[in-house]
Amino acid sequence: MTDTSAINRDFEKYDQVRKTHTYRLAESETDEFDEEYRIATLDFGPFLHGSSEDRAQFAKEFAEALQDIGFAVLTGHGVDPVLYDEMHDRVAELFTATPFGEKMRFRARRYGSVSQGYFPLEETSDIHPDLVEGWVWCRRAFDIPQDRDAPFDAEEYWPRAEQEVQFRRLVEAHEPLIKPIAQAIFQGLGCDPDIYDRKLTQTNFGLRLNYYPPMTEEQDRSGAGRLLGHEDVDLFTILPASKCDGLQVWNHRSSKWVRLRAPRGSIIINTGDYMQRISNDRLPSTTHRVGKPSDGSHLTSARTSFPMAVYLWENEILDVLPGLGAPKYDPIEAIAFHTRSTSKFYGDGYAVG
Ligand SMILES: O=C(O)CCC(=O)C(=O)O
Ligand SMILES: [Fe+2]
Repeated sequence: MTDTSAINRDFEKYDQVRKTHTYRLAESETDEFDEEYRIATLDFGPFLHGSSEDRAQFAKEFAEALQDIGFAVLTGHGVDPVLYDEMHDRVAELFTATPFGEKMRFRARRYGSVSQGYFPLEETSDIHPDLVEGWVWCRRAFDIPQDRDAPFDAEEYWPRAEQEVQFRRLVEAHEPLIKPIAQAIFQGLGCDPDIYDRKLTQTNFGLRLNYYPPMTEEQDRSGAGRLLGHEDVDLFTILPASKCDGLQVWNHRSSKWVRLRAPRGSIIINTGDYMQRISNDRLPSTTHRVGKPSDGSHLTSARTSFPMAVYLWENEILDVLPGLGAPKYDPIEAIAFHTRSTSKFYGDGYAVG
């Protein structure tokens, strides 16, 4: 485990897309904040239900926002905000009511590309001691349509079978948004909107639950952040707005951090490494992290979040999309791309292929 002054450049050999900026993994006194930048908030309704002109207009604005900073906030997506309120409570309950020994029975290990299972406090990655507990499940851990070698058995993945039912609601609410989000991005880039429809049918994903416990005074002084600066490895992430602020996004233009505050019920979309690769660097895989909330509530309150990272199945090929210029990258199998990138967090032995 490295210290709290480590920088991203210490780990650049793992990157499978071009990243040229330098940042400290943890928050630092010397960090600068960009108070002016406003991350776009867009109504997804016109794309989901509107005319072809509405769709084109949304796609243009969405792709512009993502090209600018890699993040956008969506309203009008149709998911009931009450579901998100309930999920905040379910996440807190899962982490606080499950005994530690029971959590450790599900300690994260590689399933295909995804490191799935429980991550104890300070062990989200090998490279930085973050003050978060995490739990990840990929598609295999849910009783939803997919090709399987053996019948579904919830006990393989969950402390209690009813937890699969609870969190499946979130996955089922988000799955219908995956193709429209991808279609809007591709249309906005001037590509065939449906180019990934087959690959995204019953695609793999990682639902990650984050539980950031209240910090002790000592943790507060230690310099450790809630979640280190990182880029998501995926195509894009669907992140429902958290009840507690703290999410910070790197602005490549100003080399400053932007505090992202999204309204209740909205979802934050950010592009990841897979998308930067296939878009030939048109869309950035943007650095983000979770720091202390501005109201100081980290000393008394927990924070929860539940991002869903959209992946491709292991054997799909990531290839630069046609029409986006001379490819800067060779085609690569998703599992090699994914595990080489994330061996930054899980150790060199994680990489496959
Ligand atoms: O907790 C958050 O708001 C963001 C979490 C995140 O970036 C992640 O889990 O990859
Ligand atoms: Fe992330």
